[in-house]
Amino acid sequence: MTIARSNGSNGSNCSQLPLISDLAEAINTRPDRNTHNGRQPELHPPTEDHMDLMMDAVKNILVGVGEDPEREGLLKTPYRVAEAMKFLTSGYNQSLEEIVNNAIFDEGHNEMVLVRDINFFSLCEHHMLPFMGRAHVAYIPKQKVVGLSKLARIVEMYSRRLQVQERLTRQIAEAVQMILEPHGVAVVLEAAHMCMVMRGVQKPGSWTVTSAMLGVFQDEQKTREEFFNLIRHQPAFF
Ligand SMILES: Nc1nc2c(ncn2[C@@H]2O[C@H](COP(=O)(O)OP(=O)(O)OP(=O)(O)O)[C@@H](O)[C@H]2O)c(=O)[nH]1
Ligand SMILES: [Zn+2]
Repeated sequence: MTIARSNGSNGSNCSQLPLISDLAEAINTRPDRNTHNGRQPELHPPTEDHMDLMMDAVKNILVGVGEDPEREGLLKTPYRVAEAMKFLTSGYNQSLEEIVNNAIFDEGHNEMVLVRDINFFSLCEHHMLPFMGRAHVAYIPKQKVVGLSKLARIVEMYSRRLQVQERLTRQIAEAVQMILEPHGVAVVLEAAHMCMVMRGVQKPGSWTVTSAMLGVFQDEQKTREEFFNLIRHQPAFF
């Protein structure tokens, strides 16, 4: 059993994983991805044209809320917001292959590996308002393990997109399944949605919990319970 808490450190780059590009391609082109007609969206950094479009949109919003986009305090706001949106959706410009970077090790380890309390920030696709919380990602290896930071990077890549929490949870689980082909994968996300807190139904303090269980975590209640026990309690040393 291995348990780690997220610290965002860099994983080293060791053994090669044959076919990882094929696997990444497969996950990136899954028909259930949030794409038009199941096709992969264009993955490229926003161009200057995109920046202009976003800045114009922000200016229009400022006018729409009754503000004067020409007043001094707001002059740079369209640029700042466009830059912020680029960052908050930067996961569209990453691929699984790039972030895993072949950091897959043949350790012969077959016990559960869990990285818990990976914080994440995402944007709900309905209101483009933040939802944030923490992710717990576990798998039971079939010999191969992945650099621990890569689990956090996978959470990061999929959360920096427009999302719904259920899809984000499933995409993380399927990515781990795809790169390692382990005995099973378990992912739990606990999040607060600003669209439910700051507006709409206005319920501060509400949390949404979603899970995705693959392989033995789905098939074996005992394995599932072990995972839930491990994420339930705060470790004594924190
Ligand atoms: N299932 C799911 N729903 C979400 C998520 N993020 C936001 N929503 C919901 O998306 C729904 C959109 O509902 P609509 O009735 O179309 O929009 P709305 O009038 O703004 O809804 P209210 O938020 O109830 O005011 C709301 O119920 C949100 O709570 C998510 O990650 N998963
Ligand atoms: Zn929302």
